[in-house]
Amino acid sequence: MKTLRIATRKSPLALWQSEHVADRLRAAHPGLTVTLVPMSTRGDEVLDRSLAAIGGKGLFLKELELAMQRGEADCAVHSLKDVPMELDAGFALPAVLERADYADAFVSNDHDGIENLPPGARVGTSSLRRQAQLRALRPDLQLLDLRGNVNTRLGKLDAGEYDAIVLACAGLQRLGLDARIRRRLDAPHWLPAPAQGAIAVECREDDVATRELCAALDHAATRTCVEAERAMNRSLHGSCHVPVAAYAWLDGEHLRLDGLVGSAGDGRRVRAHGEGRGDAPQCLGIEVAQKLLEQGAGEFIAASLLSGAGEDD
Ligand SMILES: NCc1[nH]cc(CCC(=O)O)c1CC(=O)O
Repeated sequence: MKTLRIATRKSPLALWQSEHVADRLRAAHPGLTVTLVPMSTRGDEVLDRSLAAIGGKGLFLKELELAMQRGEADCAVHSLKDVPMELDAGFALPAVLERADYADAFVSNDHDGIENLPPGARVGTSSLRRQAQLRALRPDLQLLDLRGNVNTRLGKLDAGEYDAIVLACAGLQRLGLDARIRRRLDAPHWLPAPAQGAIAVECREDDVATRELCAALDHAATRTCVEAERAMNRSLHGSCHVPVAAYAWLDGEHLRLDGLVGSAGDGRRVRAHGEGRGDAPQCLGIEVAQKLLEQGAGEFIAASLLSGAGEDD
């Protein structure tokens, strides 16, 4: 193969991530031509309704997958945290790139941390996971929906619609907006979405040539960690519509995983931790999920699925 075509969404973050993968592929395979195929997805176009109402986050992937099936693109680049726990049949993730900053960011023009917000302050985030953790720390806050791409969200903050918002550090850093990070919300006190900060490449399962080219970008330690986080989320029936957080890290061969399930409504939450060998990340994920369920996580998951709220993690 002489040319590899990457299907990509058109948001600035998606384009940055696709350009980054393209550069890495060119470096790994001298002589390979890599091009981008920018596409609109229904998830990007429908901004006025909740994602859950129109079919969930999978919508961002669907159009890119159809392009691969039609032979218009060879692979697609995603933020792994936006990729459904069960990949669509016939597709594979041949590369998970080395994780960037996994943490969430507290962003505000007037305040430098959650604890310093005035009583009843307005905080924007549509993520149930972020809402649940905010509620737990500050039951008095007014939590308001906030959708759109990173620049749109910052624009609404700057326009005064919120006193603060929460975004992923990785997205801000990729767009050169590091200066907007007032505080990193760090583990173990605040947990990110499963696989936050990791970029994945998707292609057709039967496209061996593309799989081999992309595999050069795979980062084994990151894959181990995100497999534990995603296995935990999967066995909790997690999607982006439930308030589930997870962070795994490797210490040599030793894998550790922190998990959290919360209630966006009242800030109740359960936490669990597990440790195991790095060669069995999925077992560790399932074990931590089990511990969370034993502490009553099922109630929070059922409640959030019934409410149909939440999105955008
Ligand atoms: N939900 C949108 C999304 N998907 C991935 C990122 C950030 C980049 C990453 O986590 O790799 C973001 C923005 C955000 O949550 O602030």
